[in-house]
Formats: sequence, structure tokens, C-alpha cells
Amino acid sequence: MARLVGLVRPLAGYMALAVALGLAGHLCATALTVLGAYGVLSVLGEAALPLVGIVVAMALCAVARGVLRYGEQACNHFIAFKLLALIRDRMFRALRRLAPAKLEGRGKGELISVITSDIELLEVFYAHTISPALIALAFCAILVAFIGSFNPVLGAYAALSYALVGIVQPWLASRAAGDDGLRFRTRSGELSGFVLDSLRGLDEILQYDQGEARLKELRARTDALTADEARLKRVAGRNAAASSAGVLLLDVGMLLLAAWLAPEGAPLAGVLVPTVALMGSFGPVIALANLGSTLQATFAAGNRVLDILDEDPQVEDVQGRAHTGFAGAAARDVAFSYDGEPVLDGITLEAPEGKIVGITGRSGSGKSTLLKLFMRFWEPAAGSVEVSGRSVSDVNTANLRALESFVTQETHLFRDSIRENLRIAKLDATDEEVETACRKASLHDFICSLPQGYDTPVGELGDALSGGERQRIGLARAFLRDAPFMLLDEPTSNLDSLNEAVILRALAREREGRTVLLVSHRASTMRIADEVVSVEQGRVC
Ligand SMILES: Nc1ncnc2c1ncn2[C@@H]1O[C@H](COP(=O)(O)OP(=O)(O)OP(=O)(O)O)[C@@H](O)[C@H]1O
Repeated sequence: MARLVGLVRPLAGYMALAVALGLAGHLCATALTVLGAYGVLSVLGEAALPLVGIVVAMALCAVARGVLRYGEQACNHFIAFKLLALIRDRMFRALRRLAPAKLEGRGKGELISVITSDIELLEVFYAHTISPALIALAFCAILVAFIGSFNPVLGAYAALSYALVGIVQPWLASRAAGDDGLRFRTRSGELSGFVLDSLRGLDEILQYDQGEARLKELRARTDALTADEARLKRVAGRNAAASSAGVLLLDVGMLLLAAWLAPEGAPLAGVLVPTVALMGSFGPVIALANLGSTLQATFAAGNRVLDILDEDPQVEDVQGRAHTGFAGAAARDVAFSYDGEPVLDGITLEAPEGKIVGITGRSGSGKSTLLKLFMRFWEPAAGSVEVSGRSVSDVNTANLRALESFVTQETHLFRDSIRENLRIAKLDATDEEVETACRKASLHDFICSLPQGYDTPVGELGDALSGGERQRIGLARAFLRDAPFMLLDEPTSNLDSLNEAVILRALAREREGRTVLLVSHRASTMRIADEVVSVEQGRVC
């Protein structure tokens, strides 16, 4: 809560304004009922105040109440939505910092739920929690002083009433809700992940006739979520009922206490005004009391958001080092493990300038991992991974990215045209450059055969393209980027021998002044390599 409140600091002025307007608004609302009581007293001849004056004051309070409430809400929502924008901005920065290593194992559906609904829920905290709590505090202090001016015992009773409705009762309600709020947010994130997973795996679900089983699981998860929500709503309902009943009892108590304390023959005002003042002044504390059960879910959402903001990346970006050109790459005695599970153990290999070095090895032997270490997605546990004789952790990240192009086993395509999908490798590439890269990747003729050519939209996740076409787009991106160090992970695994030959010829032509690390299981692809190393059980053999 302290962390969430801390974020408000830059908007403290707006918060102060919201509190001032809210306080004035609630005072106007209570003044309406208190003035009403004085009106009654005036009619009965018990108060010396003129009735017309009271009615005019009531009208003014009524209008002012509306305007002040509007101002308070406007300020609160301005603060809330500004802060949500700020938190989203921080969240995307955090995701960029954490990518790719820390995001690899995370469920994407759950991540989406944190980025969207969890952040959205913090609106409750910023618009409906902080300033109402401050308003309630100041308002109660003023009312306790006002009621206490009639009789200090009545002031103390009012203070006790506010504490019971505004603090004790919501505290009990929040204890009754237990971890329901947290469980609800967690389960709702998991459900998003499950739905996304099912959509992605639709082909497998259909092929293996898993539709029913999947649907059953979806229903079970939805039912569990509904049960959690029903419990939360039940607690909220009971909470609201308990506060209303409590308020009525406390009002009656005040009436009895004021009547009992009033001396014989004392004016009616001493009984009526404090009672009416208390009756008309529970608004701000009830607003707090009603938050009791929803706050749990809000803090659960806040925790999930802050967890991501606080997470340390596997590797920090490097800046401020001297720029380096490319003059070969090497791995020296490199060891690496994923969560304590050793993958590489003392790997040493040289990739001199102008050479194509092939890497083979059994599936799971750590070839892709080695390429990722050259990209510095992860840090090695021991040894050093170098470009141009410098450890990659000593090269500015932007510099390293410009030196390398990495073709992974899975080419991700964005929902955009083929041209724009290619241009992510070089944002200012001309159409000729894009075409030349596509020719090298044996892709140009295929693209020209499409009705909209390079402007053809790619379907979501590239479903509209075959595996081989996507792979060639990945290669075309690498050719377009024209980096001196190419890391190619199974670049030809989905290609027929004709397309493979075109690409290998292009690679052979391009090798001048370029270094290529080429991972492949295909002997035909490996023929292009100047040297082939084999990685087995984390070692070069
Ligand atoms: N992010 C990760 N977290 C934990 N383990 C991982 C991760 N990525 C890979 N691994 C594991 O590390 C080992 C090496 O994986 P890697 O992808 O480097 O092998 P590979 O030799 O490229 O395999 P293939 O030839 O099948 O592509 C495998 O056992 C794999 O399960």
C-alpha cells in the first residue's frame, strides 16, 4: 500500500485539491440535514434563526454539494488515470528489461491479465480509496468537534461510532474475506492463460479429440472463479448490510444518549442537532466501509503488478562503453545452467572473421543456448563469450545488437504486411533493399505471386504462411539487417532442397567480411561450413 501511495507524489497537489473539495462537499451535505434540524427548531420557536435564511442556506449547500462532488471526482479520476498511464509505462519498461530471459517461462495469458485487468483495477485504489480515507479522517474530526461542542460525551460517542463503522467493521469484513481477493485475481489470470493456450493449441486439441476435456477444464476453472466471486460479493453484501444496520443502531443510541444527558428543561436543540448531525454524517465512513472487501482484490492486483516492476532482469543493458566494430567471435571455457540444470560445460570455440562455423549435436545438447549467450540474452555461469576480443557483457547492448543478426527456430510474424514484417530488421530499408534481401532468401518470387505482393497482410502468428515461408522471412530479415555476425539456428529445417540451395548460395556469396555460426542437423546445410564442431553433453567434441 505504501508503494502504491508513493506513486501519487508527483500529483500531490491534485490529491490535496480532491481532499479539500471532497471535505467541503461532505460538510455541505451534512450541513443540509443540520440546517433542516434548525429549520424545524425555528418553526417550533426553539431557535432564533430566521426560517428564510435557513432555507436559502440549505439551497446554497445543495448546489455547492453537487459542484464540489463533481470537482472531487474529476480530480480523483484525473489522478487515477494519469497514474495508470504511468504504471503502464513502467510495466512496459520492465517487460523490455526482463525480456527475453525472464519472460520465457511466464504464461503469456497471465502476463496479459496483469498488464490489462490488474492495472485497471488499481483505479479503485487511486480514485476511490486514498482521498476518501483522508476526507473521512478530516470530516470525522470536524464533526466530532461540532457534536462535542454540545456535550463532550456526545463528541466521544460520535468518534466511537465513526471508528466502529469506518475501521472496525471493514477490518472484520476484510478478515472474513480472507485470501479470496488474492485467489480471485490469481485464478482469473490463470484462466486467461488457459484460454490463450487453448486458442494457440486449437489444431492439437482437434487432432487429438481433446475438445470435450478442454471444455470440461474450462468450465471447472470458470466455476471456481465464479464461486470465488460469489463469495467476494456475499462478503461485500453482508458488509454493506452490517454497516447500514450499525449506522441505524448508532443513530438511535445517539438520540437516547443525548436525551438522557440533556438537563431537565434544556432546549431541544441539544438533543436534536447532535443526533441529526450524526445521522447525516456517515457518508464518508460508509464509503470507506464498502471498500473493505474490494480492497483485498485491489491489493492483490497491486502486488502482481509490483512483482513484475521489482523483478531483476537476468542481464542488464550495457551503455557508455567504447564502440566496437566486428573482428570475429569466440566462446572460451563457457559453462551455463538453467535454474541449476547444467547445459553447457566448458565450451570453447572460435568463429574468426569471414568464416562459417557449423555446430551440430544431439537435440537438447545446448546449441541454441550457445547462440543465445552470443546474443547476451543470458550470462554464462563461467568463462567468457566474446566478440572482437571483448566480452559481450562489456559491449554496449545497442552496439551488440547492430553487430549481430539472429535467426531463431521460430520466426515470429507480426499482424502487418510482409513488407513491414521484413522492415523490422532495418526500419529505413528502401523497397530495393527489401527485395534484394528477399531474393537472397529465395522469397521474392513467392511474394510476387501473392495478389498484394509485398503489401500482403500476414495473418495472426503467421498462420497464413507455411513453415518454410516463415523461415525464409526470418532469413530475409537477417540478410536485410546485413550484420557482420550471423547466428543461424536451424535456418533450413523447413525448406526443400531447392530453396535450401538458393539460400546456401546466397550465404556463400555474402560471407566476405562476415562470420556465421550455423546450427543445423542437415548434412547438406553443413557442407557450406568451413569448420564443424559438435556439441555433446555441454562440451565441444
Ligand atoms: N529457458 C529455458 N529454461 C530452462 N531450460 C531450458 C530453457 N531453454 C532450453 N532449456 C533446456 O536446455 C537444454 C538445451 O536446450 P537448447 O535449446 O539449447 O538445445 P539444442 O541443442 O538447441 O536443441 P535442438 O537441437 O532440439 O534445437 C534442453 O534440455 C532444454 O530443455
